[in-house]
Amino acid sequence: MTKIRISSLNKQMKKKSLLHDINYEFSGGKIYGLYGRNGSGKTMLLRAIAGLIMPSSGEISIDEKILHKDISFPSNISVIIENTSLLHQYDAYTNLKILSKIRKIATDGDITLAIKKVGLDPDSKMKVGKFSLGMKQRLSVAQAIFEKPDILLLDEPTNAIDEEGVLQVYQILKEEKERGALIILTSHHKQDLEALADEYIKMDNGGIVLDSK
Ligand SMILES: Nc1ncnc2c1ncn2[C@@H]1O[C@H](COP(=O)(O)OP(=O)(O)OP(=O)(O)O)[C@@H](O)[C@H]1O
Repeated sequence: MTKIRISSLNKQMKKKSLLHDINYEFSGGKIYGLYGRNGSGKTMLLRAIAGLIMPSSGEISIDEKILHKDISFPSNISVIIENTSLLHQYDAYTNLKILSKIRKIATDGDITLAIKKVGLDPDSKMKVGKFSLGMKQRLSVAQAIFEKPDILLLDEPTNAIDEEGVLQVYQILKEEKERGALIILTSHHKQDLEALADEYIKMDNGGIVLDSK
């Protein structure tokens, strides 16, 4: 099972401390709920784990490999942070098909199944540019899971999705966890995470302030 270990992680930008002395261990087969108010550092922590920002001090290791030292990026990771990379000129199926050609992990069946799971139609020719915000977010979830990643980092993955869709996404994430994926998702509200999270992590001022395992 995948393991992520964060040790004494600090990130400063323009003399401001954005992440402060973070120590935590994450394991596969679990869902971690990261919550806290606006600007508390949730997205920044996900960015650091995804290898998108360089720590000022401390380190992050993934399966004993240190980020930016042993590896540049975690392998087999899916990340949904803010604007995801959907291609607006193509339909849902084509979006995933193009990505599948890069890593050659997923089959056409995996693509169709992932699109169906999020409640979209894999046969629809509607361009993603015409999708509502919620439909785009649903497709982002399909994009995140269709290659069966070991690590899923999701920044507020359901904030634009309707009630029925949110339940579908919860179900998908439970299945991903059962498969052994390590899932970290953020929300402003702890209650949003109660249906899903095995562990809650509260952030404030760039640090972890409460750890209720
Ligand atoms: N590129 C940057 N340079 C400097 N400071 C930044 C940069 N990006 C974000 N910040 C600051 O880092 C802090 C943490 O931001 P972050 O986006 O991680 O918060 P968050 O907990 O995800 O908030 P929200 O709930 O609003 O999404 C904020 O104070 C923000 O202003």
